[in-house]
Amino acid sequence: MSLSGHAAERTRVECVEASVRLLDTTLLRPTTFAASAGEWWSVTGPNGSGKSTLLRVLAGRASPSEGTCRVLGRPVGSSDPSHRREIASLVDSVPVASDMTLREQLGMVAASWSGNTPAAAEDAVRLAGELRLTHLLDRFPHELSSGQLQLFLMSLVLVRPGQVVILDEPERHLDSDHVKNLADILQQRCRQGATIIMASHDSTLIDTADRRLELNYG
Ligand SMILES: Nc1ncnc2c1ncn2[C@@H]1O[C@H](COP(=O)(O)OP(=O)(O)OP(=O)(O)O)[C@@H](O)[C@H]1O
Repeated sequence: MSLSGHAAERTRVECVEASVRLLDTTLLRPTTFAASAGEWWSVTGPNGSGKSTLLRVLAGRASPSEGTCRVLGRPVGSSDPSHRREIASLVDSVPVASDMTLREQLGMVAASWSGNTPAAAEDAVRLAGELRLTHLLDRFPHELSSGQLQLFLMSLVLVRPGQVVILDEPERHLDSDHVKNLADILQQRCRQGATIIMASHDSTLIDTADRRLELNYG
C-alpha cells in the first residue's frame, strides 16, 4: 500500500506495517505512519519499545522483516548519492575526527554536501552559532564536555541540506536550556520544509513536535 497523487508528493517518510525480528526476538512491532514535508514527528515509548530500531530502518541500517518503509518514495539504504544527500541522521554513533578542529570538520561536511563555497562555509558557521558552539570551533573533540560533543554531533547532521532528518534522542547530555534552543532550531528547520523523525524521552522536544508516534509493548 502506498499513498498516491498529491499526498504522495508531500509524503516524505512512509512505513506500512513495518516490523523487525531477529530470530525469535521482536525488535519492532508492526508500525504504520506517514510523515509529510514540514512535519516534525516524535517517536515515543518505553525503553525497548523499538524507537531506535525504527530509526535504524529509516536511516538504512536495518531492514524490515515484514512490511515496508520508504523515504522520499524509495526504499532506504540506497547507494544513490542523490538519495543519501537528502537523508541526514544522528542514529547510533557519528564518526568524528580526533585530529581535526570542530571548524575544520564542520566545514568539510558542509563542503561535501553543499559544495566548497563561501556560502556553504558561512552557513556552517551560522549553524554553529545557533547551537552556541562558536567559542568552541577551534577546539578538538576531546576538549569538549559530553553536552558540547552532542551539540557538535547535531551540527554535523544539521549542516547537511537533507529534506529528511532522523534523530535518535538528540537531548542526550543536554541541559534544559540547550534542549529548548535545539527545539527552536529543529522547529525552524521544519518551517523551511524539512521532515524530522525523532525518538525522544524529553518532554520539551516531544511537546514541540507536531505529531507523535507512540510505540507500545502490548
Ligand atoms: N541486536 C539485538 N538483538 C536482539 N534484540 C535486540 C537487539 N537490538 C535491540 N534489541 C531489542 O529490541 C527491542 C527494541 O530496542 P530499541 O533499541 O529499538 O528500543 P528503544 O525503544 O530505542 O529503547 P530505549 O528507549 O531504551 O533507547 C528491545 O527489546 C531490545 O532489547
